[in-house]
Amino acid sequence: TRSTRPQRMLKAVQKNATKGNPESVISAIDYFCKHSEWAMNVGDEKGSILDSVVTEVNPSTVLELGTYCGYSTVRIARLLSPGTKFITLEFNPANVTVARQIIAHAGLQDKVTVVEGSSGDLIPQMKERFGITTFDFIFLDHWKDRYLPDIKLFEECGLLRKGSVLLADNVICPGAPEYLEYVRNSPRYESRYYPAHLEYTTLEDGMEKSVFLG
Ligand SMILES: O=C(NCCCOCn1ccc2cnccc21)c1cc(-c2ccc(F)cc2)cc(O)c1O
Ligand SMILES: [Mg+2]
Repeated sequence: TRSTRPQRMLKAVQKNATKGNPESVISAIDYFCKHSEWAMNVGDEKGSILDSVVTEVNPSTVLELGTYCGYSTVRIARLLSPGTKFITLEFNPANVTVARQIIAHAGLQDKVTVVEGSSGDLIPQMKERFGITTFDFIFLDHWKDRYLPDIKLFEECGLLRKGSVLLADNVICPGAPEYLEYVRNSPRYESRYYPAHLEYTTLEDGMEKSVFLG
């Protein structure tokens, strides 16, 4: 039967990227998406914004919602200090399989735990299952209509501390209007918008960085 796009992306990484070299994995995926098939990785332009925020925060605990094929997972993991706890959630088991292989090709498999499941189920389990008290950095890149309920879940579960940073992808395209309205109007967050473009296109998109004020 016909292969899937994530499987074809994995093949491109295995063919064109050097094992143990995260930069070459990132480049191979971006090349595949620009010249072969578009895919919903955060991409190089928004990826640079992600890099700069991760570097600035230098987090000890990280959560990514939306692994997909592991592109942003590799971008984040390559910047983390040794001993950082990094968890990434993916809903689609086929994507989990591909992502684990792409992360392994980059040599970053010991830096991150890929967990299959939905945010609504797994966020309340973070403390007991993964020994997390609070997250220093959270990257939201999953179902756009889950951004708002999940940030409220983080608050309810006591998973944010003064200074926790949330970075949300796609706040323009596909869009997360209710989430934007919440973080921009809540006195409990300091929010900033980073304009960019939808990965591998000229369409408008952007990322929202929100700092929890406690
Ligand atoms: O839809 C997108 N991402 C989400 C995937 C499913 O995520 C499901 N999922 C992953 C963990 C997880 C945990 N809990 C629940 C659901 C959970 C997404 C979509 C586009 C896009 C933009 C324009 C288009 F014309 C078409 C698509 C771009 C992006 O950058 C995206 O990130
Ligand atoms: Mg995205």
